[in-house]
Amino acid sequence: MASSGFSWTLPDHPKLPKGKPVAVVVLDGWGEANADQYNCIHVAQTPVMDSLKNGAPEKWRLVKAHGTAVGLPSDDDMGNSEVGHNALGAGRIFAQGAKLVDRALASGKIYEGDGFNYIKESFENGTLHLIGLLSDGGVHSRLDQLQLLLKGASERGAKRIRVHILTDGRDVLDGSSVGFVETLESDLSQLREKGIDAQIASGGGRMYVTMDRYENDWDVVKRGWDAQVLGEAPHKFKSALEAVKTLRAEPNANDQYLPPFVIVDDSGKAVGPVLDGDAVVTINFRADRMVMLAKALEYADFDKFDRVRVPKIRYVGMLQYDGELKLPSRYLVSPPEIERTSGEYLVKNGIRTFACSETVKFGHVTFFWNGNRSGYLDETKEEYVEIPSDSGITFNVAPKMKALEIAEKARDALLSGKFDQVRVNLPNGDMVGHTGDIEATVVACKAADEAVKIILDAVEQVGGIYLVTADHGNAEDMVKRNKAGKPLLDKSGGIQILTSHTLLPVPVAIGGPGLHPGVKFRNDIQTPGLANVAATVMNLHGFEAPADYEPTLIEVAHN
Ligand SMILES: O=C(O)[C@@H](CO)OP(=O)(O)O
Ligand SMILES: [Mn+2]
Ligand SMILES: [Mn+2]
Repeated sequence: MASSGFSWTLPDHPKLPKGKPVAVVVLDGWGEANADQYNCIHVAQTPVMDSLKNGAPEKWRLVKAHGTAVGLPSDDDMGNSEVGHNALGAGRIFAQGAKLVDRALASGKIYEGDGFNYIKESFENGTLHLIGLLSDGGVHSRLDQLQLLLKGASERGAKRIRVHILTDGRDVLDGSSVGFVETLESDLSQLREKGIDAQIASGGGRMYVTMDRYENDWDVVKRGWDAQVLGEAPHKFKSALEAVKTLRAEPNANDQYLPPFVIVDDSGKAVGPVLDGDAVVTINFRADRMVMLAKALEYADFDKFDRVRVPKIRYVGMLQYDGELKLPSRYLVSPPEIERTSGEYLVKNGIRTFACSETVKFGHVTFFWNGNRSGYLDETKEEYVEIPSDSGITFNVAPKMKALEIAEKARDALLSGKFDQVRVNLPNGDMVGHTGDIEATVVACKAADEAVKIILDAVEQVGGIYLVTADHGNAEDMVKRNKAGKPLLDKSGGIQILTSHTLLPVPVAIGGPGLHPGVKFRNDIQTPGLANVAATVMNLHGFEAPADYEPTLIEVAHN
């Protein structure tokens, strides 16, 4: 890039000063919806967020957080943390994993790359294992991509295929696992008619089996390893359909938390453990909840749990999940190249940065923020603090989570005078929203609002600036609706609880004593999205954003 005159130096903003501490607060899963009883943010006491909205209309606005505005394939795609924080941090819209996989499948390029050629070497004598989330949620994976990959691999020589499913109920309705398993079973039976030995081999609910993140609870990954690789699980069934139906009949059963199971043959033997010479594909395109399994599958040195048996396999990820660790080393589709993030520019321009969340969201304000890159950008200028999350519980049991602790860390970081940017993620609206527990989600939203207050009070004390936003919606709408917006009922007449994210916009609010009095939101940007926030934050630090960043949301009136 040197030859094109590239420079990391950001130009000074013509009007905005440097040296004001900036607090960047991301409320996870906090969208804007009409006020009704299923809008937990509306039901909850949220005086601080209310005052930002009602107190200064020229400093509060909505931005898009879903669909093409964050690099997803279509505007029917709900937002999510990965694409949301990528956009917030990178300031540009990158075609994201879901879209890149769609393209590679549609063009057939996925079958021409090094990754596919590598696993193909196992097709003659080994089994092809596909492990991942089974739903059409489009947040971590998509059923149609799995279907295309099954078809494509079998047409290209895979003779024996085993699918290890993780049931969802988080990005899709609880109970929908049964239908997804039926669809997959029917696809696999069609492959069997063509002479391919294809079966579901194991399964479990995504939050209890395999899909932990940021090393919150390695037991989750171990449960998956035992079922998928070793072929061992407490529950054994003859078919996956029987498995999900039986396990769902247990009291309080829930797709997200189904226990691990393996499918066995007539003699009681697991039909699909992973053996030497096999190929394994983790089919999720999203990184955070696949990194831990990728480590277990790829690393020779590994001490997080006893793997018991480590088969010699050819392993590829749907994507490479961690650009810094180069993990996994082989993959089917190249990930988006999210470079020159705002974090990198700002540290290179002297901005000392503090980032904090609790474990379940820690990587959101570090790893995702920095373009799916783990570790520090510049250790001398940054401090990242992770507050341990509760593990082994569903967050409706403790809906306040660690919001207070996160806010206190942010407050202390601001008051210390050691940082120019203090960035946090407050997880409550999202993590509790995903449980589908409306009452608990109301408590969660109140707790997040109280945390915002602590941070804004500290901003006030140090004469700083705040920017409060969210990565996508969740807690603002907890019911599945028809096209006209009316709540849908289930067979027994109850409402259908929406555990997923939404397609709704999210707020951006700015303020604080350090904010130049002439600053207000522009109204010449028609449909801004999360990617417009990075340039805005750079301005608040007194810099102009790079020319290829999405435009800033603010302007400075003459006065
Ligand atoms: O929990 C997760 O993995 C997703 C939902 O699938 O939520 P978020 O994008 O907010 O992390
Ligand atoms: Mn999120
Ligand atoms: Mn979420």
